[in-house]
Amino acid sequence: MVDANIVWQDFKLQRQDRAQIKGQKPCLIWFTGLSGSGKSTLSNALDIELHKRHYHTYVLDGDNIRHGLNKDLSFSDSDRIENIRRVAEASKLLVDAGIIVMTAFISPFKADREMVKALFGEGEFTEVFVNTPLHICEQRDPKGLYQKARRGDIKNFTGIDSPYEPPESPDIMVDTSNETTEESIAKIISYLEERKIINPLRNLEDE
Ligand SMILES: Nc1ncnc2c1ncn2[C@@H]1O[C@H](COP(=O)(O)OS(=O)(=O)O)[C@@H](OP(=O)(O)O)[C@H]1O
Ligand SMILES: Nc1ncnc2c1ncn2[C@@H]1O[C@H](COP(=O)(O)OP(=O)(O)O)[C@@H](O)[C@H]1O
Repeated sequence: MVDANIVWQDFKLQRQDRAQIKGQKPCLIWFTGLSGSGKSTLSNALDIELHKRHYHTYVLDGDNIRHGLNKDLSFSDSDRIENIRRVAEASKLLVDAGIIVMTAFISPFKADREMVKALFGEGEFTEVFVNTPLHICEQRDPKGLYQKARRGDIKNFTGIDSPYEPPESPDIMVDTSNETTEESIAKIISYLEERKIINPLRNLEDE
């Protein structure tokens, strides 16, 4: 609850002014999925693809944000909720600054993802469900965390002893167990182009 004595301060320059100077539609592309599903790999690849097209982008990644802004948070349900709330607010600031933002958080709870979406306007929020099955994520186990969770060395591990609520109607669904990174990125790029979030001619215009 915001204190009644705190009054919102309006600034003359608006989001549209900043977006116009960059020639882009600022927005948030939200990746959600299990640990090891491919969120970081895909957000990194999409970041590079958009950068090549001269878009100003930024990625917020779960592991990295938990080293700084959210280093006080654990993996209890209530701390995960607070994690996503802060990331949503940080994303909103970056989108307001004119940037195309990508986020890579497990974000296991449907209600939190809906809360994030509600902070953004039409066409400003795209949910990408990285729907790689648990057994594949566990097989990959890039950081050895599933093994630790199975041994009981890590508690509340998503997919093992902490829930993941899959999105019911994500804007885009990818499964990195049966498509390449390039195929997943092509799917996301086509979606963004079809909805005119990015301009298909932009990279050509600059050549
Ligand atoms: N208990 C537990 N459960 C899940 N994940 C764990 C846990 N402990 C550490 N890690 C590592 O933290 C990364 C997930 O952080 P997130 O901020 O994305 O999680 S959440 O959205 O708050 O659920 C996650 O990174 P990714 O593998 O990139 O998803 C893990 O490397
Ligand atoms: N098609 C693919 N797309 C993305 N990642 C893949 C793919 N195939 C295999 N991988 C591997 O799966 C792992 C995904 O890890 P990561 O991107 O860190 O996932 P997350 O951020 O969801 O934890 C990486 O080791 C990556 O190399």
